[in-house]
Amino acid sequence: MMTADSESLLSLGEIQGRGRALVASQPLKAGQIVLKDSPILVYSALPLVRPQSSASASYCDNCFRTLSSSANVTSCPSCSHHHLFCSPSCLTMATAASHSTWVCQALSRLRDCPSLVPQPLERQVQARFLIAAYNLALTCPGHFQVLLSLQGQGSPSDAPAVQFLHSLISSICPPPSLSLSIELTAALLAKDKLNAFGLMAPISLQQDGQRSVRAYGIYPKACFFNHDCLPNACRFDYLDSAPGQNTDITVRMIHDVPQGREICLSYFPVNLNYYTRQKRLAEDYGFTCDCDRCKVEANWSDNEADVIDDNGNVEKEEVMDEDSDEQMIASDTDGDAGGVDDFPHAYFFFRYMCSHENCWGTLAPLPPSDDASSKVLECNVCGNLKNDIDVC
Ligand SMILES: C[S@@+](CC[C@H](N)C(=O)[O-])C[C@H]1O[C@@H](n2cnc3c(N)ncnc32)[C@H](O)[C@@H]1O
Repeated sequence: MMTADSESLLSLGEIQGRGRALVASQPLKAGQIVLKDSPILVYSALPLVRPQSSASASYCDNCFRTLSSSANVTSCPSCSHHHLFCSPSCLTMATAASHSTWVCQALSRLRDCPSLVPQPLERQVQARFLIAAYNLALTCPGHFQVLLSLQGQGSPSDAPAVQFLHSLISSICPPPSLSLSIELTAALLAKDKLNAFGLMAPISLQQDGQRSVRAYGIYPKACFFNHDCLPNACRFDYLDSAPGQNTDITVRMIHDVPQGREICLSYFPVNLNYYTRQKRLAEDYGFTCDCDRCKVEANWSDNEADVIDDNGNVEKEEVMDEDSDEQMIASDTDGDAGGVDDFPHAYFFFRYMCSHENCWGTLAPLPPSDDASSKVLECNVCGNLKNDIDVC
């Protein structure tokens, strides 16, 4: 049953086999902003233990904006160069919340912990997440309850990471007045895995045109978007925009959709092939995708094309190739192929996939003005702006 939110363009509902879902509560236009969401939790994507030779982070540890040379950069009085802030007010905000005395001590102890040093980046970032999540329980219990209400239960394959991180934190930096259990640690890590959005370092800083993830955020409304391999909306972030809302994410429609249609994002770049998409969705998100695109591509011949790497190992090919394009066009012209509806399959790639080399971002029109759709499309990865082309 749908629970309509009259002030919103989207309603939260429950769809069998997909859990909670966001559905258009009125017809939506290409480029229309359907959601702006502020995070309940943001944490750095940098390794916790960094080589001594590496420079300190170049962004503010509170707002995650780039530290410019003209900024009034201030460091944490306790952990000095490890945590920098773009202004005294960001330091004040951080010490009251995300960089409380306990967080500062916990991160310092973890950095000095010999067993964390050899751990992969993923484990170190998970440690950062757990410290941020336990701190949320202490500083903002309401937001912690929201975090606990998100999808994610933990699975046996995550057990070694859960065990390692739980023992580490319980022994060297237990949060005050919070009883830790391994079940809580497992649930939190599962919620992070299923629901965190990566916030990208600003485009202007990337010499090679590639953007890396600077931080991860948990968003209380955006976490309800389900996945589709041909999404009808995509999300944008602008970390270096004016402070205050720079960690907000914006979700814009890629094309028009009618009332009642589910609004979906793609959880990864749209160029991945069927096999790779299904593998990622099963391993990382615990479901099998049966979207219209998957129904068509399940029958393609090159889904499990093998690639021999430089070491002679056989790997699965990850991205779609030119043959895939041809099969896609064939599928689209075949009226019965896999239940493709009124939004043709090949057309999506032609019109809405960024053509910049190795970008694979998704394009959405800029917001419409005076009800007229914009003819300019923006890439949500490299920021490239492209003039729309009329396709009949
Ligand atoms: C970020 S949450 C999305 C909201 C979620 N449905 C809920 O009830 O909170 C991601 C989870 O939603 C479910 N999901 C997302 N897309 C799906 C799809 N296309 N088909 C089935 N389940 C999906 C999976 O359980 C996935 O791990």
